[in-house]
Amino acid sequence: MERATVIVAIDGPSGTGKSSTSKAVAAQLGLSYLDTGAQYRAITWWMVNNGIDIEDPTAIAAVAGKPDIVSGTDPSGPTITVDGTDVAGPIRTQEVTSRVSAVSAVPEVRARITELQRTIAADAANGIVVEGRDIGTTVLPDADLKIFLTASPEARAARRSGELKGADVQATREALLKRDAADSSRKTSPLAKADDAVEVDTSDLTLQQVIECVVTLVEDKRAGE
Ligand SMILES: Nc1ncnc2c1ncn2[C@@H]1O[C@H](COP(=O)(O)OP(=O)(O)O)[C@@H](O)[C@H]1O
Ligand SMILES: Nc1ccn([C@@H]2O[C@H](COP(=O)(O)OP(=O)(O)O)[C@@H](O)[C@H]2O)c(=O)n1
Repeated sequence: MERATVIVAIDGPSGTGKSSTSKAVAAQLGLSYLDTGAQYRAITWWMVNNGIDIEDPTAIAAVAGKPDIVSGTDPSGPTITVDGTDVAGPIRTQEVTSRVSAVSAVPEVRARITELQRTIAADAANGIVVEGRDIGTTVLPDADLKIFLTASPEARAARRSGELKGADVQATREALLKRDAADSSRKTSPLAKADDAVEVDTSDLTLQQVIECVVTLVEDKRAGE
């Protein structure tokens, strides 16, 4: 039987499991996958690379339309390029991570990236899992299913410092909380749970349990519950 497309929005702070969960759910259900954080990281990478003053929102706004950002949405091998250059590695550096909140707070940047995200979601033939900070509230308010992932700062810091090969857990925790505060307090589409999102606290769940929980929620939706 032909299945209708399904749009899933997964939001939450850093280290709650958005990327790993979204990728696995999309792969399991045959959906596309979009990492919107990678897009904000990519535009930040371009700003840094082009010597734009990150402290100057007017300077950022003036060039927000310049970089050509392309996302590959296959969950088994997502890609991200800027003006044809593969930036999957460079967008994860500390330099970009520490600047991304400032760049993504600029309204012109958000307008540009939001438009890209809506086009990608509309073009996904089987549906898509889109993960970020403002997907359920702003980018795709009509998503079929909205999930808001949370976890304790301790769990998130332990996960992230594990990834960064033994980085100091305390310093990682401070950096995460600082970025959460910036992302939650900005004026334009801050990090927030949509009123109709299902909140899942992943602190004491394994990744596999979170994936199963979200897959079940999608299947219930598809079954018309
Ligand atoms: N429920 C979980 N339990 C333990 N580790 C997890 C869990 N979910 C994700 N992780 C791990 O935590 C790290 C951050 O996950 P990620 O999916 O990148 O989070 P986010 O996209 O929200 O920043 C990854 O190394 C991932 O494997
Ligand atoms: N929808 C989104 C996604 C990310 N972002 C910004 O991009 C940054 C990086 O997002 P990310 O998802 O890659 O962050 P991590 O979970 O990898 O730490 C966030 O801290 C936000 O500043 C945003 O503003 N809106």
